[in-house]
Amino acid sequence: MVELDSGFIQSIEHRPKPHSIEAQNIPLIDLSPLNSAADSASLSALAAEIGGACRDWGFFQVINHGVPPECREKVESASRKFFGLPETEKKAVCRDAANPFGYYDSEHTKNVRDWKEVFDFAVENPIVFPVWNERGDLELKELFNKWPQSFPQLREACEEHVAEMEKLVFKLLELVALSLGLPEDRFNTFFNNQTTRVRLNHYPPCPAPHLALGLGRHKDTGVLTILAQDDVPGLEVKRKTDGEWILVKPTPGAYIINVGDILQVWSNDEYESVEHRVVVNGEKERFSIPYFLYPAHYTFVEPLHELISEQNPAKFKGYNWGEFRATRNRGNFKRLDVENIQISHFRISTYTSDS
Ligand SMILES: O=C(O)CCC(=O)C(=O)O
Ligand SMILES: [Fe+2]
Repeated sequence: MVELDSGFIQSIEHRPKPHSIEAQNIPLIDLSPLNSAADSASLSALAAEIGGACRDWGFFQVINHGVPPECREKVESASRKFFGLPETEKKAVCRDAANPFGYYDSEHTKNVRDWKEVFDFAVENPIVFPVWNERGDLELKELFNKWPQSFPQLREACEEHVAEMEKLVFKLLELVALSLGLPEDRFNTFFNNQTTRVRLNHYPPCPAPHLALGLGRHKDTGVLTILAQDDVPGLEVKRKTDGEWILVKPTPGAYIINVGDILQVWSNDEYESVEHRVVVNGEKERFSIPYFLYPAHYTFVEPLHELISEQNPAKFKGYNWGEFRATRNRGNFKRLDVENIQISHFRISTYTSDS
């Protein structure tokens, strides 16, 4: 990535604004009640706070989350070292059409190339997942992670990171379940044979930050995402109230949590998966590490039956998670002439009296 070729250039309406608006009010939630023997009143209050953040923003940050700072430093430093390796060593673990895991530097979001390089791995190894074969059909395959031989510390740091993220994400999921009036373990069975994935992102300094994006506008496809961003601002969230792009200012030690498409469908639109993107800058590189909580490939994603009624009918038809994600991967991998698959394609259209 030495010069800005035309594949990176965003159409005018999607280019970053010269001055980003900083969010003053993305909720910052203190999870310390989870680390002590909390009474049920403080857990309910915490669940209500998380529910409010999911409803109003689809995004929030957590502090006092119980993840040891050394663990975060270790994975962040391993990620920096990995992206600093010679091109040939990174390319040796390159992603390809048959396996979406490993290193990749030409991802497209909404058919425009992102100014970034990434390394992806799954938390279970191998995972079973559908992949497009040469005949154009989906075929179930075992997919293995690709770790760089020359840098074994990357795998070690990533595995320790995953163990911590897993503890945090299931605590959050219990609170989300409570906030929707469901039993705290309501979601647990979806994660036998989970296909959860972690990504290391590196956004190098960009020669034309006003024309390109580190990551184009998108919604996360999974259940919840936990993001570790470094101290260089870049993440922007589309504010629900007015559609403005708001910069999420880094809070030292915090993790950013966001609602994914699956949680939007499960909650029947109670919580919404919100668009976000990453702006780049001319001087500083930026690193981030999202953990995407995904269920088993065979999960049929549909509104939870407890949350639908005659007054509140299902707003989505169900879809198969593995097929949905495999279809999205195909669009990320190369430039296509069609729009990427979205949950809106599964929305049940309703007719109002004046339509
Ligand atoms: O780098 C970031 O801050 C956000 C990354 C992100 O949204 C993603 O990888 O889906
Ligand atoms: Fe994202």
